[in-house]
Amino acid sequence: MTLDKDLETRRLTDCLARIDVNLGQIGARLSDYQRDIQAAHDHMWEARRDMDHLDKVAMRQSIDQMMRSSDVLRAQAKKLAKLRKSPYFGRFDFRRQDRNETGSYYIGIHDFRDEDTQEPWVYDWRAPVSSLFYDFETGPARYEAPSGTIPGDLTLKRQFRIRDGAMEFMLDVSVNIVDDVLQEELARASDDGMKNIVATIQRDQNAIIRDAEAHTLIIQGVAGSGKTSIALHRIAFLLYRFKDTLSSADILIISPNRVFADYIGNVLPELGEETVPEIGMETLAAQILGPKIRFQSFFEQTARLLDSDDQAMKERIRAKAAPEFLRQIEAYARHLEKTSFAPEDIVVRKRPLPGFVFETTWGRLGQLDLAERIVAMGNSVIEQFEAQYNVELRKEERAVIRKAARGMVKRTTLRKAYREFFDWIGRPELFQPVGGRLEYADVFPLIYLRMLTEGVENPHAGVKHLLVDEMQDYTPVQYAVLARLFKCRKTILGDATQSVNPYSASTPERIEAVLEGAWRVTLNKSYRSTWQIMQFALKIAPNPDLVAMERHGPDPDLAVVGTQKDAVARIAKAVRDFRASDHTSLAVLAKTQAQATRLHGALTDAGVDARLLEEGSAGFSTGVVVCTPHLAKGLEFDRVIIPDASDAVFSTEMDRNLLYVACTRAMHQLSLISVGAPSRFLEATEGDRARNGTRQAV
Ligand SMILES: Nc1ncnc2c1ncn2[C@@H]1O[C@H](COP(=O)(O)OP(=O)(O)OP(=O)(O)O)[C@@H](O)[C@H]1O
Repeated sequence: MTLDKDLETRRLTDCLARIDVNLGQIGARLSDYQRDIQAAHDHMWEARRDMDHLDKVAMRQSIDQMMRSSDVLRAQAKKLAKLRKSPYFGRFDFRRQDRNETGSYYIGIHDFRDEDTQEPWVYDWRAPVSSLFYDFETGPARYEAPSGTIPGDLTLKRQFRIRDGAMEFMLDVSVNIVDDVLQEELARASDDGMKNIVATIQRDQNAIIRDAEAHTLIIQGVAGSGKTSIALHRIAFLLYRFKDTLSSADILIISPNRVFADYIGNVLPELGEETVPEIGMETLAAQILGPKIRFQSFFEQTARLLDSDDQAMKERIRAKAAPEFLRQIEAYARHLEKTSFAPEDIVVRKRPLPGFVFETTWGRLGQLDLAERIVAMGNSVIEQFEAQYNVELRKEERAVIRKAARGMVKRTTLRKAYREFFDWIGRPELFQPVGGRLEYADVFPLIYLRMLTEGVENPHAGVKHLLVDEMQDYTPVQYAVLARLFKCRKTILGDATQSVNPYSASTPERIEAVLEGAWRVTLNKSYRSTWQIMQFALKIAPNPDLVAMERHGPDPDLAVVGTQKDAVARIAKAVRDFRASDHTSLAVLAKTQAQATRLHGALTDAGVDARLLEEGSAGFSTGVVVCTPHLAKGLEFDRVIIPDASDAVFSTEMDRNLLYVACTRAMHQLSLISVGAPSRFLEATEGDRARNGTRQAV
């Protein structure tokens, strides 16, 4: 091993030297370009009077070309500079069956091929051959190359950590990706955003990342199983694999809020790709409906559910999230289609024009938007009339037909049609706008009805891959809308047990029923939290399929206190402990936004510096934050404190979900405070704590 270490250290030094040489060459070429561009500008300026138009155009084109080439070089230099810090993280030796030689492959975030010798020093982790590193232990192995399957033998697998050009460790691994490295990665304190996992991608995760076959992939994964990480690595993989036809701008992420979007925003740049456009469901709805239709947000809907025990509202939400509701809208659209058209016989130039001509033409044009359809029907009937009677109609006669065509279509406003839909299904009580604003649960049904009856302008027609995170929070109607708007490939991910609104939650099966032909995969291994935190969370929401990572840490602790003031004092102390630790993020997760805001005020009064995250917050940050499980969903923190886990706060099934989401945000440490008797969902955890002595009454 010492010999190997010397060899590897030497190779690293050589690799860095080659990178430096290449960087130097790029620098020199860039200076040449700069000089030439400057010279061309000077020439244009000095000789402008002697140059004709064509000379000037040619000169401009040559300058533009040089500028484009400089940009490419600058991007290359940026990649190399990054690679210089950590050129690779793994190596494997592979002997192809069809060749009698063993090749050593080093893999890193990017390819690095020496400009002069064309020697491949580093292979991109997304290259076909690199999948050997993730998929096989030493022994027989194979990978899929563009030319077909390449079988052979993997004779060595090695893991490195190189930081700032220095090798921190190297480790030979015979079993999959070494557990020690993964353990160490997971034990690290959180970063100021989501991190890339290229060095430790697991085999089942790799299969999802590299899948290029599925048109629509639904990933159901338990809390902390790496769904979001995998989805982003999958995007990076697809951008590499289809680099000639797919660019970052062709991808769209539907994300739950800005904080989450900001949190995941640095993964793709870290992987050397541009960030991908992102949008929330509400923005998408507003783009389609326009400014005149105002509506409540999903966040407001959830807040109302938590603040009041309005059974009628729950029923309205539940009914609109049922798969039958989707069918009912479709049936209603068909009904409108049938009843909204009343054909009539008319006479033009003393000749009969029967209603059935309008009717059959109308039926044939069903794929057009309403307005286009009426115009197209008029035009088509005119053509048919002229052909039938072999005449050419005058302008006024054509106008008569067009007017008649318009009159046959019974128009109604979308809003009125939507309201009448509830009468039609015999449930008028389900439509309850508040103060001129639609309830959130009505927004996508309304859009869907519009799509079916009038058609909508697609604001994202160019998207080639759609990524939907937190899939459980969207209803079948929302998926039906997405399916019509985005005919492109899709990656859809989430966890049915992490819904923040169980009345409108969707299971993967329900989603699959709407997105026909989708492939479904399941991830059951959870990586984020320590074994102790995961076991604790599982007692709140049992899941026999979940496999927790064997990474150990302190038991979660529950302190029962008498008053809110005691709770604030405990949090203040926990914040002090946190600040003295190596950890970088702590979240205090109150159940509702109102509670979070109050608590934030109380903490500020107690001299605790914390940031309050709200619906409109723009970004993620480390340090101490106060927010709700709803906003924290998808995020993670070194430490989590639940400021009031009493039964007075967490008692319904919806609360159970929120408590589970809150606990599973913690990577290393979880503390709960209960003002009064603890939540019924913590009863199952009581026995353990009594045994370990971690429950404290204060
Ligand atoms: N193969 C891996 N190597 C290293 N870290 C990993 C791996 N897989 C997952 N993780 C880590 O596990 C944590 C959870 O990942 P991620 O947030 O992607 O999971 P998730 O399934 O989207 O979680 P949730 O649904 O609970 O929000 C992250 O810190 C991520 O870096």
